[in-house]
Amino acid sequence: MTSGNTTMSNDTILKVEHLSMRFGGLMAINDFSFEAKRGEITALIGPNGAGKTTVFNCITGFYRPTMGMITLTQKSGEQFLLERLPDFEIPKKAKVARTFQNIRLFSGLTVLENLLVAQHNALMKASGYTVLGLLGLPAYKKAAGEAIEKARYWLEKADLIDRADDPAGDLPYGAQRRLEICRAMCTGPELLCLDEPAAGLNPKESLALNTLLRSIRDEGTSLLLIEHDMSVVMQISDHVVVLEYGQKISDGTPDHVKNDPKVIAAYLGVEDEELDEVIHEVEAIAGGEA
Ligand SMILES: Nc1ncnc2c1ncn2[C@@H]1O[C@H](COP(=O)(O)OP(=O)(O)OP(=O)(O)O)[C@@H](O)[C@H]1O
Repeated sequence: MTSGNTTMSNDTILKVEHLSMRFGGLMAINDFSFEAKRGEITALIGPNGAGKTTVFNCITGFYRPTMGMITLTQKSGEQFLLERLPDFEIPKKAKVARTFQNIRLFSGLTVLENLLVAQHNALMKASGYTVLGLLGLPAYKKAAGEAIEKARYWLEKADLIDRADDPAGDLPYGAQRRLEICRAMCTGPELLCLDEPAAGLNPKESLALNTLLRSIRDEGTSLLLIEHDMSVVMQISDHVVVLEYGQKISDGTPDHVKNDPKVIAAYLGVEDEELDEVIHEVEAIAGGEA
């Protein structure tokens, strides 16, 4: 299989096999494998320094893995080996979009302009890459109309439509996070990778984020997220994969993972003899949220 091959479609959108990443003497990721299913929210969790961001950076082309294979299968069945694609082709060809831990909006541009900039490539293609095309081609006018429609659609979904003409930098923090997600959605991804989307959000903003992420999933885009906020992970994920010291220690439903003693020990950093007590606490919290 090579990048761009067409094969039968299946329900696995992302398959990571035997991924390893070495930084000098440090093996940050060591023989890590997992799958993300199409139409699901998959969360990658683990203690600080476990290797989550490194895995994300390998998937999204920021790092070239030391070893391993990362296969993205689109709805059409077309497959891409992400570790072989140049980073700029991962969003364009493989249709994998991402957001970062720190917000990267154009704060001086309006909310709407941020979403139009995200669609710049499609607009330039429609212009035929000429000034005349920009000024007069019907294809460009049509594409420009569609870009505005797409932006409006995602602003409605994210409850940001009333702020469309305000500078992005004026939005509250939680709204900026949702705008970043809208911007990624405007590129038409099949897989959306989110790096700690709930970091720094208050409970109300967290709820709005959950609603947006669920609606993205329900419309057919698969999500992969790194998240430290366990209430977000447990409420919205269909599937959770847990890393510790660059290796997978658990993989399953949120219920399976939250009751897995290895996860509790690793994630909360408790000693073996304290495990029973912690399991009861976790169950009590989960019961309270239900
Ligand atoms: N570019 C790099 N060069 C050297 N070491 C790195 C680099 N990137 C990550 N590491 C190391 O790899 C390990 C995994 O880091 P990574 O950032 O992937 O963990 P993480 O699970 O995302 O952590 P956190 O939850 O704190 O963001 C850490 O020991 C980190 O110091």
